[in-house]
Amino acid sequence: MAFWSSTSIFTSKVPRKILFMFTLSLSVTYLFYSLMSCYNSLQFPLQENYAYQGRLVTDETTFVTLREKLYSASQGLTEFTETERTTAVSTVKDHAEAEQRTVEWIRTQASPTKSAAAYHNTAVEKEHQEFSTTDSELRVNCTMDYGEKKLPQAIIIGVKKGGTRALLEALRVHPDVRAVGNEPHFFDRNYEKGLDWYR
Ligand SMILES: Nc1ncnc2c1ncn2[C@@H]1O[C@H](COP(=O)(O)OS(=O)(=O)O)[C@@H](OP(=O)(O)O)[C@H]1O
Repeated sequence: MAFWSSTSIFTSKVPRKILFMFTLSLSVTYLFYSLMSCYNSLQFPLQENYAYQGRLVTDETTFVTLREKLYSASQGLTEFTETERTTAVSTVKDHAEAEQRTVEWIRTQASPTKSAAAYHNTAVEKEHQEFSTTDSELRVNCTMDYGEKKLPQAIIIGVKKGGTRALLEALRVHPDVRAVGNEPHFFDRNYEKGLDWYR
């Protein structure tokens, strides 16, 4: 009875040992998790930013980060070994060749005869000349702060809920693509505002 009394519980030898072991195991566990979190933050500093700095993770920032990552990955080819570089370069070449073959195949499917293809190309070129922005027009629309304001080189057209947003975001990932933040809805909602607004 006396063994479990409030005074003797801290003085008797057995509970003191148990208390010591308990405190020690708690300290060791705490130390272990502290070291683990330190290791993780060193290994994944980017995720750390998002998780702990309260940074607003919007679609925009996510895709911009992804794009930067992809871009730096392609820039970082120089840091690879010779074999890795050769493999990477040949993969890029393979992709380019496959893309070229696909484009040619689509062209031949779309215009089966050579004359039709030539006619198609001439028509496209003419259309391009008519609708593309000239250098003088561009100079008028240049500002020091925002760079050149150009008409788009590609437009995504789609019905509502047709997945246009997904396509836009997927294209935005490419380092050479500069896409608008939100869908501008020029042709269906803002047409009367004119091309100056659209640029
Ligand atoms: N690949 C693929 N497959 C199936 N569904 C897809 C795909 N990409 C986008 N989506 C769905 O398309 C919906 C958004 O389309 P939009 O971006 O055109 O929407 S909007 O009209 O511009 O608001 C949206 O559907 P809801 O979630 O029902 O709104 C997306 O989930």
